[in-house]
Amino acid sequence: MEHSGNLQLKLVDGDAGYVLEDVPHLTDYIPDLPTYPNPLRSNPAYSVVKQYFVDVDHTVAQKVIYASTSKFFWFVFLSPPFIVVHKDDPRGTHFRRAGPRQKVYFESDEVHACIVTCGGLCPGLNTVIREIVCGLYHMYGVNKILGIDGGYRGFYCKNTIDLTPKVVNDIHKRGGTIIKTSRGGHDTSKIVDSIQDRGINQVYIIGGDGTQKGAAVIYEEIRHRGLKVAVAGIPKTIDNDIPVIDKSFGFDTAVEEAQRAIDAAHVEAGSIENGIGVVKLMGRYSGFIAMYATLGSRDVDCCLIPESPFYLEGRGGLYEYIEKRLKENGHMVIVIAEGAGQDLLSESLQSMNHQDASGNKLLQDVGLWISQKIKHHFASQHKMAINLKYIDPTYMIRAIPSNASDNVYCTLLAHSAVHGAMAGYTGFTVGLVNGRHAYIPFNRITEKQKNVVITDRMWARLLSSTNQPSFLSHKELAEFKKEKQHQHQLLDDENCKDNKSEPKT
Ligand SMILES: Nc1ncnc2c1ncn2[C@@H]1O[C@H](COP(=O)(O)OP(=O)(O)O)[C@@H](O)[C@H]1O
Ligand SMILES: O=P(O)(O)OC[C@H]1O[C@](O)(COP(=O)(O)O)[C@@H](O)[C@@H]1O
Ligand SMILES: [Mg+2]
Repeated sequence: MEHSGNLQLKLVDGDAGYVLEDVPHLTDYIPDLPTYPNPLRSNPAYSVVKQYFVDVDHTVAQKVIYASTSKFFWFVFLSPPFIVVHKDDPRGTHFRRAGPRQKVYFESDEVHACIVTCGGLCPGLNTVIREIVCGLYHMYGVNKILGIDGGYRGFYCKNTIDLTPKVVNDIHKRGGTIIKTSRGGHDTSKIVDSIQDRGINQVYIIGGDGTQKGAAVIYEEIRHRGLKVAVAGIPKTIDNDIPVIDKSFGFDTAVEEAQRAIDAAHVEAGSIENGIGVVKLMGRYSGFIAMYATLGSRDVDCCLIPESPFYLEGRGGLYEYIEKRLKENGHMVIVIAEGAGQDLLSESLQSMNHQDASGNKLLQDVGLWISQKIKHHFASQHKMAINLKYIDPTYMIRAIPSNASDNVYCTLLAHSAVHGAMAGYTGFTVGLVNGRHAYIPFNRITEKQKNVVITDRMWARLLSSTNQPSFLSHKELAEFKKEKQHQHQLLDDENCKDNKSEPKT
């Protein structure tokens, strides 16, 4: 086993291609820290669990290996624990397995934790907050937990909120975040000054790619100052565009809630002659919500996402398909992700290039734009009178509480973060990898973005369920596949592309 010298990347190489992309530990820069037995050892709820504590050498494989020999095939697919392997197993990239350790690096009454939420809303934020508080309190006896009010800037310009199990008791039933959120306002030194001045030694940071980039620089500054402070990230994105992890919390809830908008569009469209229902769903750069909501509904005739370019006019274009569908069926439903067709919009509208406080590009409203284009096309062509209704449920979807399965997922993420920080790990984010919870270095989840791959089976399923045109010629498809193969070789990552966004403050 060899450790890489790079501080950013803590790589451990094993035999035959095994690589552990490890996360930092407080002892990397503060040697000789005392350890304590994990209080869970004497917790009646957990003490009976066989193998409750995670072995220090357990890691989670990033990829399931597909093998062709039948013996190996059955071994892989019929024994799920295979995904959790020992460090001597020679199978590609691995992450440290999440969970409680026998030894912890904090005494219960020594811990002073804080929680912050940043970026846009997502169902499940309150559940994660609740479960960090309850996990710390009930599993580790911690009772000093602060909520940072209003995102990163709350560290240095707002009062804090005391969080106890009583305060957070029923917050999982509410949407939003009880400690509020914001965009922009990341000032690393002011944030770390505040952490130091308040005597905080565990920082739980819930947010998307921007937030996790912010968490990475906070960790670096804390390390630079030599502080015994664990920094743990919990990735949040309703768009499901964070790489490495199987799925982000709130995504299932969003897909489920999107059905209500699609149902309404279908009812409206189906109740009038040549009715068209257009629904805009979230997805700045990734069309996962639109794709899954379409597959879940079966009432959608066309799904447009950022990853799949489309065109309006001429043979094989959207207008032709709409006309065909209305003639066949009398009505239709179109789902469009907010980032779809932005190239067409900037061609026809003056490009605005505005940004939000975090530096994210503000997109123009593609739903409104496409609705107007369709209306105008059919009116000007005198082809047929259409009745189009446009629904934008974005904030209604984001603001709801998480559903039951997301609640369970949020709980496990929160508890993984708590176990990791108590065990002295820092500079990590938690996530489900191949169905197992793992600790992932920040850079792994911020450097790329997860996208729908339109040459994969899932998009093919969608095309076959809607029967919409692919909007691609055979030549373009072949080029897409070639490009995909090239990326695959370069990145060794199924459906990610480089995250080119610049640092934002
Ligand atoms: N590169 C970065 N470095 C430091 N902080 C960042 C960076 N990008 C974004 N942030 C901060 O993270 C927070 C949330 O970012 P934002 O992009 O709005 O949402 P999300 O985390 O959901 O992507 C903001 O306070 C923003 O200032
Ligand atoms: O109006 P707001 O609050 O800026 O949020 C809009 C954006 O938030 C999102 O829902 C999620 O964005 P983040 O993950 O960056 O917070 C996007 O899909 C959407 O474009
Ligand atoms: Mg973001």
